[in-house]
Amino acid sequence: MASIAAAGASLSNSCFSGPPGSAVEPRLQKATNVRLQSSLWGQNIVKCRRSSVSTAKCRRTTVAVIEKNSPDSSTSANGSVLSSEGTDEELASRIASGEFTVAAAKKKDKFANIRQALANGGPPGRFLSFALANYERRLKQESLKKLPEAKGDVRKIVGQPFFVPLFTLFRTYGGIFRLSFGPKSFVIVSDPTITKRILKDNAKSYSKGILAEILEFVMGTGLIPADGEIWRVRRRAIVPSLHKKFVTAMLSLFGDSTIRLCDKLDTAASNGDDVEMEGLFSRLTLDVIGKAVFNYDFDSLSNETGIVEAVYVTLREAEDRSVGIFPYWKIPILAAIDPRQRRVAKALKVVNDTLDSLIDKCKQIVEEEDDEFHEEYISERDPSILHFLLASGDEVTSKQLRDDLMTMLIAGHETSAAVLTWTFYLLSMNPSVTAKLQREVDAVLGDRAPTIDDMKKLQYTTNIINESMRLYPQPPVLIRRTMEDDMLGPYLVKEGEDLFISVWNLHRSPLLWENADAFQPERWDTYSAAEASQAFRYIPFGGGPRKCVGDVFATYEVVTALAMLARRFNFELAAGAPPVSMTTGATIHTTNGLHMTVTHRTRAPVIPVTDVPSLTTVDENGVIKSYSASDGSISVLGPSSSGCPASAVPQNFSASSTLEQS
Ligand code: HEM
Repeated sequence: MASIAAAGASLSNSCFSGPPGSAVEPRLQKATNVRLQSSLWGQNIVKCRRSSVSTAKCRRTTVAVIEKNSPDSSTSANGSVLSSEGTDEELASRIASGEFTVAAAKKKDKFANIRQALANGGPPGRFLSFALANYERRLKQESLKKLPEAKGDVRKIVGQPFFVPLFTLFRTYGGIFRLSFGPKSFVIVSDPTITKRILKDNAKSYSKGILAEILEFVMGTGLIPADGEIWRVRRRAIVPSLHKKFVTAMLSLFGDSTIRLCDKLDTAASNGDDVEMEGLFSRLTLDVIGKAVFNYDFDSLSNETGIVEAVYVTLREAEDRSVGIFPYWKIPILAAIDPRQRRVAKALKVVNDTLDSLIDKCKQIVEEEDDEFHEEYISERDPSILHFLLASGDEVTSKQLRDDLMTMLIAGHETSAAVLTWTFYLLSMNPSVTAKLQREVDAVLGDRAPTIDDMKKLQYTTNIINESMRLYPQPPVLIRRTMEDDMLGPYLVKEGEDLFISVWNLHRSPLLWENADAFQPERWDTYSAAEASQAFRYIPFGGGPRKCVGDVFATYEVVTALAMLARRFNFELAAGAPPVSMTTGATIHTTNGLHMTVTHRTRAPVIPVTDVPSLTTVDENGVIKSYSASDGSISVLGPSSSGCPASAVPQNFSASSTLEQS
């Protein structure tokens, strides 16, 4: 109890601040000092509320603005998709009208007039005024312990990605507040210090709560939903399987799978067909995770039926249940009569049967082989996680093993696909970032697939992925339930409360990030992702004991795909395609897909007809001369380094377009 109180006391001074150099991006510290000092809990809430109205208005940017935006402009660059236009404005005005109430704020100056009157009434009056002020102070301390509370109409949150209005409410109510819909309420956390307490320092007091209930039908007691002893035992068994040698071996899988995608894009580019990249990324990462986890080739880039279809039906259902308001699946009669539920049950059976047979087959192989098991064991014939687990002598039931495989299939599939999708979207809005990426990839890789040594060299490519996961975290919220009372900041949060940690809010908080909404991969040149993760202001893979087990695997996977695709193709948003907007699932999806035009980078550069080319020549003495066709002037640029005489190069061929041709 004492330690909880002490933690609460230290947290109450911090809110967004924290010690210098911890939670706040170093160069931000000075700029945000004033704001950071004013804690967002308690009495400052009123201030925040006022400012948030204008903030919300200023922030009216949507993904639908893509078409209006010029590439690389600061509003578009960021792919700033805080909300859909009308909704944000409406929410802001509802906040302004006081529909969302804060008990603490309301009580604030209840006695001010009486106190003033008493103070004018001579010494006895002044004494009474002093006593009243003390009473008021006590009241305020009491009210500080009560979480700021936002009450809302659930219909306002339905129909748009739910994490979007949470951002506006965060700017109003601060790093922790309660959001109530009728009898149901959630605690919303957007503060790094409180996040650290929940995910790391006091992780044992939190379970996966509703997430476990929702995912039970597909993941059973797999690692993501599991809690307590089951989680401890399974985590201890699974983490060693993703050892360094395994991840290194996976690089060739990432490369081979990306080549298959390249082949598909080659055809589209040659035919001039647009492609829907979100669907293709989903298939790429399904193929990768199937091979990596249980050595199964879905070959989903060319195969759409059977097991692949069953996997997608199951995944969609898991996503729909994650965001559904009404738990329709709990009604037994529906499972029997609802065609959709019957389809899901049938698909789940196909997937489960496939996994069971893969487990049986692998068991047989492991029994027959006499490889010696060691820490970095990897079977050349089958380097999968399943093979490692069985060879390790992991004493586990087939059902638990299936739950774990299914969990990894889902955890490692849509997440990586979503990261690639939003990365390509952001790049399409930022041609200068794309050009820099292509320069790095050309220099480091050329036309080969990356090796483990290349991973360190692909620094800018990795920065792009880090920045993409900051702006579009997958998933955008983490779900927890308190298993016992806990102090979060100055607030007592009771056992059984459902909490949403908004990764979206943490990653886009203007109090924590300079140009929070801007897509700036360069920010990671000087500030490492590891450092930011330690401060719990950047948690794309979660944090604490339940941090993602596949973080390195996934980073290498998406870096490989990005590097190889950017080397070979140019991508642009397809003309006339629907605007890109967000939809919530377990990860952030696009509403209508990411339609892109793909062209080979090796195509001849297009010379604009309006631009009259100049000509550069090297004469017989090796002197370079430039002739301007527009004004006829000639300038001598210096001796040729090659000494190659009498060549002519149109000036429009810049260094980069020369590279394109090579
Ligand atoms: C870019 C891709 C990925 C992202 C963004 C991501 C993100 C996350 C996050 C945020 C968590 C923490 C969830 C929480 O605390 O509630 C998590 C957990 C997990 N992830 Fe990933 N993940 C990715 C790829 C993968 C891959 C490839 C695998 C498997 C090879 C994987 C397996 C898992 C598992 C098993 C857990 C649960 C760990 C536990 O509870 O002990 N993830 N992931």
